[in-house]
Amino acid sequence: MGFRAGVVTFPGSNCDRDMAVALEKVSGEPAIRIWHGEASLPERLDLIALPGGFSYGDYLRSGAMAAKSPILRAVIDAAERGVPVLGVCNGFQVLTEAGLLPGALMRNANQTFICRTVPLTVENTDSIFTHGFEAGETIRIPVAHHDGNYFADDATLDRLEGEGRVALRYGETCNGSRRDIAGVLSANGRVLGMMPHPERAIEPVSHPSLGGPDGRRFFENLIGALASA
Ligand SMILES: NC(=O)CC[C@H](N)C(=O)O
Repeated sequence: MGFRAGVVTFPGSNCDRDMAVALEKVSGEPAIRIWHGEASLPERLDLIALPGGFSYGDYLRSGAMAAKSPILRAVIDAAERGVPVLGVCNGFQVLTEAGLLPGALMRNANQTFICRTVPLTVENTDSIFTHGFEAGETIRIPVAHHDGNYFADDATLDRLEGEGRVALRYGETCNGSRRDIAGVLSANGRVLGMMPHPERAIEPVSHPSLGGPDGRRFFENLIGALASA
């Protein structure tokens, strides 16, 4: 049985197709598209991806309404059973709003939309998402968001760092995130929320906010870990 990834689309998602293309190019298997109004997930998913975009127009708070959508109940149940979940950008916001990851993504400190490729330090190399990178390695992945300013209180941040759950950190000043956190893992390491967009860096095009090889490496690592599990 081939690799089965599901990509959820909410009204206002705009990176769902890119996510599906990235998963398809790297895995060689079709991604399964899932509409937000569905109450259940397709069977036997190896990965659930919550893509970037502006779900429900970012009304109320980015990700807040998507976190209450019918499909999220099923995503939360699946995550609690250990099904891997990747949330990118708006998907990260949905994961925090849904309580699958701690903290919140607030308005960028400089009050502007930031759209550029940033250096990231890989902090954790033990997870299914990060195992193929070197600890402390710098990779380059694009960001594109206005609400990427990660906040959690000191006790939560200390716990996340102590448990190795800070997966990625910005390597330069970006959006005001506490401790420069760009990606956070769940306690079981099978849910990752990250603001940078690996699906925008799967081809070696040269553009300030698009392209590069490191997103492809990210998906190769992830799919490799899941396919061999
Ligand atoms: N690219 C995205 O997913 C953007 C997420 C969200 N709408 C924001 O701007 O913060």
